[in-house]
Amino acid sequence: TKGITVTKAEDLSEWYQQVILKAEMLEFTDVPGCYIYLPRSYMIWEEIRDFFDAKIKAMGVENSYFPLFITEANLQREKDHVEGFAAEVAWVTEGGRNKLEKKLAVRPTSETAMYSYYSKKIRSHRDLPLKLNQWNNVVRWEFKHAVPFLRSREFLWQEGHTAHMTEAEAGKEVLEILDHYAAIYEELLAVPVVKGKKTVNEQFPGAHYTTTIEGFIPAVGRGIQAATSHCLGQHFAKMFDITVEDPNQQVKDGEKRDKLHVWQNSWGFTTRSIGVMILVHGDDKGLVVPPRVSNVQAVLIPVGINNKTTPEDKEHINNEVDKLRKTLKGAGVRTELDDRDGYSAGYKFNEWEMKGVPLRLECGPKDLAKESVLAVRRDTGEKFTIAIADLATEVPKRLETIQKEMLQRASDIYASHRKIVREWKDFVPTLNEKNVLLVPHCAGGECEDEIKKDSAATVEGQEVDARAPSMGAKSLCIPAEQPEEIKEGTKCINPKCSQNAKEWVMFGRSY
Ligand SMILES: O=C1CCCN[C@@H]1CCCn1cnc2cc(F)c(F)cc2c1=O
Ligand SMILES: [Mg+2]
Repeated sequence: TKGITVTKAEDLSEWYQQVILKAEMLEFTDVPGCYIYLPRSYMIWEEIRDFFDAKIKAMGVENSYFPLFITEANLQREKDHVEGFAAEVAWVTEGGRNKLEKKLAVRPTSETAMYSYYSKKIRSHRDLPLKLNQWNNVVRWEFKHAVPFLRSREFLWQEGHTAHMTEAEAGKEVLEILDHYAAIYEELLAVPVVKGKKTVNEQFPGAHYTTTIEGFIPAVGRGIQAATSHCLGQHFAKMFDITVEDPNQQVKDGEKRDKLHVWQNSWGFTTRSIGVMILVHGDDKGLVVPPRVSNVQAVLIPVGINNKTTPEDKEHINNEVDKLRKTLKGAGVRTELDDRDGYSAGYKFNEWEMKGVPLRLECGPKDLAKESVLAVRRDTGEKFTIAIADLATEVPKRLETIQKEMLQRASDIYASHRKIVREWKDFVPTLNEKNVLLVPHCAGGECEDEIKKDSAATVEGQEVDARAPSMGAKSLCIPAEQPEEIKEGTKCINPKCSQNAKEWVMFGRSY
């Protein structure tokens, strides 16, 4: 069958797999956890890349490329927490017919590939700030069930790695990057995100602190980490000996200056974002792509042509519709004309709806007679006519409206599923209603672990999607926007915890 055989609400993972295949976003391969990014999804990555690359270039970041392979010795230099990731590292052990003397890691991230160069390059404060980025692929041999775009063994990302003289300068950049990440989701993908900081439990162990943007998948009420921007502090500078001579130190001639460790950031954004967009906007007819990132923004479909239509009339319609296509292209609208023979209009409607094209423009003899086309919005199904004379101005306007309203709707849904919970008795029941929670928390790591354990239990009588084993809620972030002042003496939400609450923390089940 051409259509999707399950509804999004009844079986999200089956729905998701069918949508990405039938909308020609991605294809499976015989390499487990590795996929083909087809033009409809790869073009989204290109739009993201163009948008973000301009932003970081304006910040003085330069693109570079480091090797795909990392020696074991080099990877081990980050040993204090690489062992936590050891299970994810993919190794090359043979070259051609020869066993390698020393196996090589396929980069899972490039800190260790880059920072020995940083150590060599950075000598004086005049070498700072150093800001390099890579657009590349990385491999993480995750054992958890692979999910296309969301969790694959190889994925595309950008990884920015900067070195600064001071913590303040580094901290400023961390937040600037996070703002650009949020803008990618909100301005391009029409996906709302919550900005915040990871708790100590959830942050990258090699970081001084981790800032994050958190998405939300309404269909299952789960949070999803959307991108991260870390301040690494001086941890890596100490590991890799990245220092500058103290420019402010008063020294006598010939006296050695003290060495100061630099302050570093690293920030990454991945193709997981495409999966988030699919999950947030898709519906039971298939993909719904925001116009900003849709390879086809408007599809023109000739209608009213049947076996009674004379060849002249058919010719006339196709000529007229091709003129409309040219008009729209001239107006900068990415337009497709589907004048294929042998497919009914209805068949074509379903196909382009599956592919998520934001606007369908139907045009037949009656429309031409009225000098108008019938427009249909993919996101709402709303139908309206557009005068052919207004096409070049009206269609771009409508596409902007679609873009804005897709974000607004998704933002309203996310906001309505972010529930403030003040008492433990409400924690699991509210969680089980497909919400993420804002709770007063003590910020203690063990307390978080306890909450994760105690919230895995299902509450009697609350139907929880049997397929999704009711995993516990983990902390997603400490939202930058706190809902209200924590009143003096407010207790931590966890009844087993005797500490006072320090801040509002967003908890939820997550990907
Ligand atoms: O998350 C980012 C943004 C882009 C640059 N890297 C940082 C931290 C990455 C944290 N991380 C994440 N995953 C890893 C997986 C591994 F197999 C491994 F050896 C190391 C890591 C690892 O360091
Ligand atoms: Mg990981």
